[in-house]
Amino acid sequence: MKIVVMGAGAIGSLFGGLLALRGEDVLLVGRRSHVDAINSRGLKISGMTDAIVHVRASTHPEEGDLILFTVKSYDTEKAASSLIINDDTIVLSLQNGLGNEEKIAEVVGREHVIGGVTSYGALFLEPGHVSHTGIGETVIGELDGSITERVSRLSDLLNKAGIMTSVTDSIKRKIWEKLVVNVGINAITAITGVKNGKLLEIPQLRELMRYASLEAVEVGRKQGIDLGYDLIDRVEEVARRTAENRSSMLQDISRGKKTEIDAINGMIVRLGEEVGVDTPVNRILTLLVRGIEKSEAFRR
Ligand SMILES: NC(=O)C1=CN([C@@H]2O[C@H](COP(=O)(O)OP(=O)(O)OC[C@H]3O[C@@H](n4cnc5c(N)ncnc54)[C@H](OP(=O)(O)O)[C@@H]3O)[C@@H](O)[C@H]2O)C=CC1
Ligand SMILES: CC(C)(CO)C(=O)C(=O)O
Repeated sequence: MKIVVMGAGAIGSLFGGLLALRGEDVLLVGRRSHVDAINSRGLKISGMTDAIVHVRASTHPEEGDLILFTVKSYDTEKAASSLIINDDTIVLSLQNGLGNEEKIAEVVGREHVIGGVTSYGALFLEPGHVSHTGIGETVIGELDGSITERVSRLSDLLNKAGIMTSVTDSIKRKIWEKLVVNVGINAITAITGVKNGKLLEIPQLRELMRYASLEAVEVGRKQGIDLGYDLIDRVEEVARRTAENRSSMLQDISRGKKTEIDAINGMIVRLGEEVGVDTPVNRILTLLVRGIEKSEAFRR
C-alpha cells in the first residue's frame, strides 16, 4: 500500500514517520524547508518516540492508495484539490474541527473519504524535526456508519505501526465529541494565554468553558447528533489530563499563525444559526480570536 501524507506538519509527520518505521511505503507531502531537511537528514522524531526515519518527502503529492489528510482545516479545499487518487484510494482525515470530511468529499468524491479523530499529540519543532507529545486513542469510521473491510484493514495497518486505533460505526458523533472539547478549551486558552489546567483553577474561565461547551452540545443535539450533557464534564476531564498543554490554538496565536477558530467555535455559531440555537459565548470567543489573529500586540 502506498501511503501519502497530505500536510506533513506535526501530526502528519508523526503518523507518516511511525508508519515508515514499520516498513510502510510513505511519502510525506509538506513545505519546502521540511521536505529538504527530511530528504537530506531523515525525519527526526523526539519525545515519546525517539527515531530518525528515512522516509521520502516532497512538496507535491503523488498517487496514493491511502492518503492521510493532515492539513489545518482552513487549508482543506486547496490541499484536497491537489490530491492524485485512483479508483480505490482512501482519504483519511485526522483533522480537528467540523466539516473537513465534507469538504474533501466534495473534491474527491464521498466514496473515497473516511473520517478519523486522534488524541495523539505532536509538535512541529523545526524543519525535519517533530516531537511526539501525547498518546491516546485514534478512532476511524466510514461516513455512513458501515463497518467495511477497508476500514478494518486501515485500522490493522495503523495498529501494526503502534498507533492504537479502533473502528466506530458513529464517526460523526466521535468528531462532534472532539469538537466539543476543542470548543471548550482552545479559544479560551488562546485568548487568555493559559495552559489547559488553568481553566479548572480559575473559576471565571471554568464557567466560560462550561458555557461554550454547553452551547456546542445544544447545537449538536439539534443537528441530530446523539450527544450527552455529561460531555461537559468530559471537557473538564480532558483539561485535567492535559493540564500542562498549551492548546494548539494558543500555540498558533503565539507563533502568529492562523487558527482553526472557524472550524471550531465559529462552526458552532454558524450551525447554531441554522438550527435556531443562540450561541453568544461562542460568538464572542470567535470574534476575539479573529481579532487577536489580526493583532500584532498579542503575539507572545
Ligand atoms: N498536532 C497535534 O497534536 C494534533 C493535530 N490535530 C489536527 O490535525 C490537523 C493538522 O495539525 P498539525 O499537524 O498540528 O498542523 P501543522 O500546521 O503542523 O501541519 C500541517 C502542515 O501542512 C502544511 N501544508 C498545508 N497545505 C499544504 C499543501 N498544499 N502542500 C504541502 N503542505 C501543506 C502546513 O504548512 P504551513 O504551516 O506552511 O501552511 C503544515 O506544515 C489540524 O486539523 C489539527 O487540529 C489533531 C490531533 C492532534
Ligand atoms: C485536547 C486539546 C485541547 C489538548 O490541548 C487539543 O486537542 C488541542 O490543543 O487542540
